[in-house]
Amino acid sequence: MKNKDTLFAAPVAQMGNFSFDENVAEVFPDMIKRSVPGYSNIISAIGMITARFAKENTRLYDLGCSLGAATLEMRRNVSLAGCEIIAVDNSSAMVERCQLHLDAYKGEVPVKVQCADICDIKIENASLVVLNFTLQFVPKAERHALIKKIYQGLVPGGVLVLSEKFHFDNDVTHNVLFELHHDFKRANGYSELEISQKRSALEDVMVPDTVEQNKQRLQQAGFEHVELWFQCFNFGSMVAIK
Ligand SMILES: C[S@@+](CC[C@H](N)C(=O)[O-])C[C@H]1O[C@@H](n2cnc3c(N)ncnc32)[C@H](O)[C@@H]1O
Ligand SMILES: O=C(O)C(=O)C[C@]1(C(=O)O)C=C[C@@H](O)C=C1
Repeated sequence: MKNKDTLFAAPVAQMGNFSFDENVAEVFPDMIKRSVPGYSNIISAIGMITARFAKENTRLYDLGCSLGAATLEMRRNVSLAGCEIIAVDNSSAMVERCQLHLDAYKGEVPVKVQCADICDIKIENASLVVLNFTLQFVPKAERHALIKKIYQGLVPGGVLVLSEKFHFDNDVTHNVLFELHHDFKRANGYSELEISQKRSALEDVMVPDTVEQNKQRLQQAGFEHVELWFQCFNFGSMVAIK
């Protein structure tokens, strides 16, 4: 198969931190599909949510866009006048390839791809903001300010889609759901070595919160209407409506 993820297949002598570099960008579509249960369902649903929530003369943001899977789905589902999609990622390897993917297909709505830290950008006049498995990589101390900025940048009735890996307070269910995720990876062809090496590479880089912590943060930022709309094992997606 073209661009199969084998990054952790051979023993790594000195495990560094996971980063979204050229090597990861090259295999990313295969990696995320085989690693995140429900990923394709969530991408399709982002299209449906876009069709329902996008408003004329507003912006739609995809924060931590990687190769633009969500961006493309958003663009396929909006043709309203005056809409603009802003796709942001701080990995230049991702942003360069995202631009190529977007150029390969035609769309009615313009897309601006930006290489920037999502904690530093302005969010304005947004009817939809997508954080699809991105917040978990933002330092914990910066998450509240980012969610607050998104809330303030949304128009009334605007929506944030927040997909994350979750941690659970109950040790028993936490362990079961984590093991089921590993079963999912095994079923998708990852070896024990690949699973354990990737887990240590991600340890200090990706720090999941519980569903409740995410809900509380959204509510503290001002969102009144917050719901988990999808969950598969320890991965899920929420909507927060202004
Ligand atoms: C798991 S991937 C997101 C997948 C993508 N949203 C999708 O649906 O295919 C996380 C992405 O977030 C980006 N990222 C992490 N922290 C970021 C930050 N502070 N600013 C911008 N991008 C960030 C990474 O470079 C990476 O491409
Ligand atoms: O938790 C894991 O084992 C993962 O591989 C998850 C995850 C993610 O949720 O973003 C981590 C890094 C890659 O971007 C793809 C998937």
